[in-house]
Amino acid sequence: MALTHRTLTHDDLPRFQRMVDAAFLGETPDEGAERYRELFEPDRSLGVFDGDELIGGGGAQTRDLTVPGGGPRPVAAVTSVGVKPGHRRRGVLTRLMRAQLHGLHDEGREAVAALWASEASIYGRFGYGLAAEFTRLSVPKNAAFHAGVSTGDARLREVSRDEAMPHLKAVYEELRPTRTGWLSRTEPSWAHQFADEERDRGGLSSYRWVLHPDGYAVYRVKQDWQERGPRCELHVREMAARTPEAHAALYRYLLDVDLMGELKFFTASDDPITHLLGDPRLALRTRSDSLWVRLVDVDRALAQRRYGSDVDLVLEVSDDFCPWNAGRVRLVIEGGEANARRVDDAPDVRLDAQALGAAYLGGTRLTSLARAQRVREVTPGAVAALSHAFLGDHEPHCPEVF
Ligand SMILES: CC(=O)SCCNC(=O)CCNC(=O)[C@H](O)C(C)(C)COP(=O)(O)OP(=O)(O)OC[C@H]1O[C@@H](n2cnc3c(N)ncnc32)[C@H](O)[C@@H]1OP(=O)(O)O
Repeated sequence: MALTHRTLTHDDLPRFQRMVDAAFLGETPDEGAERYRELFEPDRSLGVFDGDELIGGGGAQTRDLTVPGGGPRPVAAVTSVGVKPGHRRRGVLTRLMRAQLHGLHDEGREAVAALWASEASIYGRFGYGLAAEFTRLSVPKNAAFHAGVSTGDARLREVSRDEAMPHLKAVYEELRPTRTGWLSRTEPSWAHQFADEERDRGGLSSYRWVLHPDGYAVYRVKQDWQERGPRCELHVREMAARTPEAHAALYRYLLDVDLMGELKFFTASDDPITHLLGDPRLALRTRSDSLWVRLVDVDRALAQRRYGSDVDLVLEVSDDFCPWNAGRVRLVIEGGEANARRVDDAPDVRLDAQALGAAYLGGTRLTSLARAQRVREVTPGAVAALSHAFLGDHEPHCPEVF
C-alpha cells in the first residue's frame, strides 16, 4: 500500500507516542504521555501512514534560539522524529524531512531549524550542519582553583524545588538573550526539563537545588560507597551565573560537597572550569555534537544574526534538498549587520547549506570546514575573512535536549 502523510491532531497523540516509543526502543508510562501532551504541537507534527497505521513521524516545537549578537530568534526545534522498526530504509524519514522543511519555507515560518541528532550520521544529508558541541566534564572533589579566583562571600543555600524555580527562571531569562544556543522555555518546557519523578532519575537521587544570589546549580547524586570511603558522583543538570564570581562560587560549592568523589557535568565546550583550576588536567573533557542547525531560508537566516567583522563576498550556495536556497548570494556585512541579496557575480566561496548551518551559531569555523573539503575557496583569503566574521565571542551551547 502506498504511504501517505498528514498533519496530526490532538487525538493522534497516543499513537504518535507509541510510534516514538517503538522507534526509540522506549516505553512511556501514562503520566509521561500526559506531560508530553503539554509540549505536543499537533499542527507542527507530521505522521506517515501505511494504510491506517502511523509508522513514522516527527514534530517541531515553537521556540526562540539565541543567535550570535542577535538575541533570541524563532527556531523550529525539531523533535520526536522516528520510524517504526520494520518500516525503515524505505524513505520515510526523507519524506518527513522534505515535508517539514518545504512546509516551513512555503508558509514563511522560521528561517532556521535545529535539532539534537540521535545518531550523527543522519541529518547532514538534509542540510543540517554540526553547529554546537557540548563537553562531558569530570572533575575530582576538592580540585583547587588558581590563586587569583574570588568566590565572593555570598551564602549558597540548598532549597526546595518550589523555592528554587522562580530564581532559576529569573536568572535564565536574564542571561538567555546573550547566550548563543539557549532556548526560550515555556512553563511546560521548564516542567519537562526538570521533571523529577522516579523514572526520570536513572537510578540517581532527586534534584538538589543550589541558589546563589546571582546564579543556581541543579544536581543529582549517584551513591558510591567504596572501601576507601565514599566516592559519590555529583551529576550537574544545569548551572548558570550572572557573574564570574558566582560561577566560581557555584563550582567551589559543588566540588566541596562532603562524601562526593567526582563532579560530572554536560557543559558548554568553553566552560571556564579548565581555567579556574590550578591544575587544568584535573578537568577531564570529551566533546560531542549537540545542536545541528539547518538554514531553511538562507538569506533571511543570515540577516538574523550579527557578525564580528565586515565582509563583502559572493557565496555560491548549493542546496539539493531545499533548492530555493541554491545560487549566488552577495553577503555584505557592515557594522556587524548582514545584508544578503541574490546576484550573478563570480563567487568568492563555494559552500553548501550544511556548511552554512554548521557555521551559523559561530562555533564551527569555516576555515576548519574548508580543510575538511566542505567549503571551497575561489578568491584567496575569502574563507578566512568569512570565518572570522562568523565566529562568536563564545561557544554556542544548548543546555537542554529537546
Ligand atoms: C531530532 C530527532 O528526533 S533525532 C531521532 C531520530 N530517530 C531515531 O534515531 C529513532 C530510531 N531510528 C529511526 O526511527 C529511523 O531509523 C530514522 C528516523 C533515523 C531513519 O528513518 P528511515 O525512514 O529509515 O530513513 P530513510 O529511509 O529516509 O533514509 C534516508 C537516508 O538516511 C540513511 N539513514 C537513515 N537512518 C540512518 C541512521 N540511523 N544512520 C545512518 N544513516 C541513516 C539511509 O541509509 C538513507 O541513506 P541514502 O539516502 O543514502 O539511501
